[in-house]
Amino acid sequence: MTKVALITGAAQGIGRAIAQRLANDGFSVAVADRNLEAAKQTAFELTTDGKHAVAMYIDVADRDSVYEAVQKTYNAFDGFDVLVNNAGVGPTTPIETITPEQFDQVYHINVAGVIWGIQAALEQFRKKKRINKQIIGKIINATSQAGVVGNPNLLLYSGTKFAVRGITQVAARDLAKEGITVNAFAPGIVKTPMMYDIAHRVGENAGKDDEWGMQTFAKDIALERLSEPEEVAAAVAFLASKDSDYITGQTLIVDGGMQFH
Ligand SMILES: NC(=O)C1=CN([C@@H]2O[C@H](COP(=O)(O)OP(=O)(O)OC[C@H]3O[C@@H](n4cnc5c(N)ncnc54)[C@H](O)[C@@H]3O)[C@@H](O)[C@H]2O)C=CC1
Ligand SMILES: CC(=O)C(C)=O
Repeated sequence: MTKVALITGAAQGIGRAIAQRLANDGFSVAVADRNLEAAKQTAFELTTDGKHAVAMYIDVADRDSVYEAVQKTYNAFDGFDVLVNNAGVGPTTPIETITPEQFDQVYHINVAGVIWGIQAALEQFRKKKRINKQIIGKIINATSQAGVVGNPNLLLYSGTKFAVRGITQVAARDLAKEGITVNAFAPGIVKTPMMYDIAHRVGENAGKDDEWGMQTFAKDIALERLSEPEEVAAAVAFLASKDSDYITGQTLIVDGGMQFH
């Protein structure tokens, strides 16, 4: 039977590449984003290409919205197998500038959004019949190389991405006995709107241009180049596939050799 995956933050960047890759691998995909118009465009391109895709609104910071999107995905494709908790925000936050409002916003999206996703997916997975020790569901969370080693200027963001790795390990331990794997992927410096935005802000503070900002982040990459979103999507496709059935609680670092753990 065709497998079903929901990808959050799939209107652009890494999420969009994941939706495209999983659709190419034969999944029916729900392209979920708070930017519904852009999500519709991604889904439209996939369906025009003969793939199974639907677009839907989601705000991952809102628990009800996450449950609704997961249920909608099940209703659309009559199944639910993989959740990719990809949506995230990445503000630069010099320590003295952080406000309670900004803390709430970033933690609600990057951390609470992952927890609501795990809860909502679990509700669907538990409806499935499990034979022997078969894997019946997979949850894949977006962390970052900045969630492996603290990055300058990214106090709030790095903190949330460390939290995602912790949540991934705990959920993996708690849910293994039910046949659910929970893993994370940790991209490096990927050419997406988020990364260009961060590079712009870093460059601006230093009186330099966006390209200088990107290269500043890129200088510690062993493979000496920035990442394409498709390279991250390839790792997520592995974590979503049967080939990774015996892997849980892990963070797959896809950063061209920035952090070695
Ligand atoms: N671009 C990079 O270099 C890296 C990105 N990452 C992580 O990968 C994930 C994807 O990042 P990018 O594609 O670069 O970001 P992006 O900013 O280009 O795209 C993020 C998408 O998430 C959506 N989104 C944001 N908040 C949302 C919410 N509350 N509910 C639903 N959708 C929401 C946005 O509308 C957007 O479509 C993020 O979790 C990010 O932290 C991790 C390491 C590096
Ligand atoms: C945005 C991000 O995750 C970085 C710089 O690693």
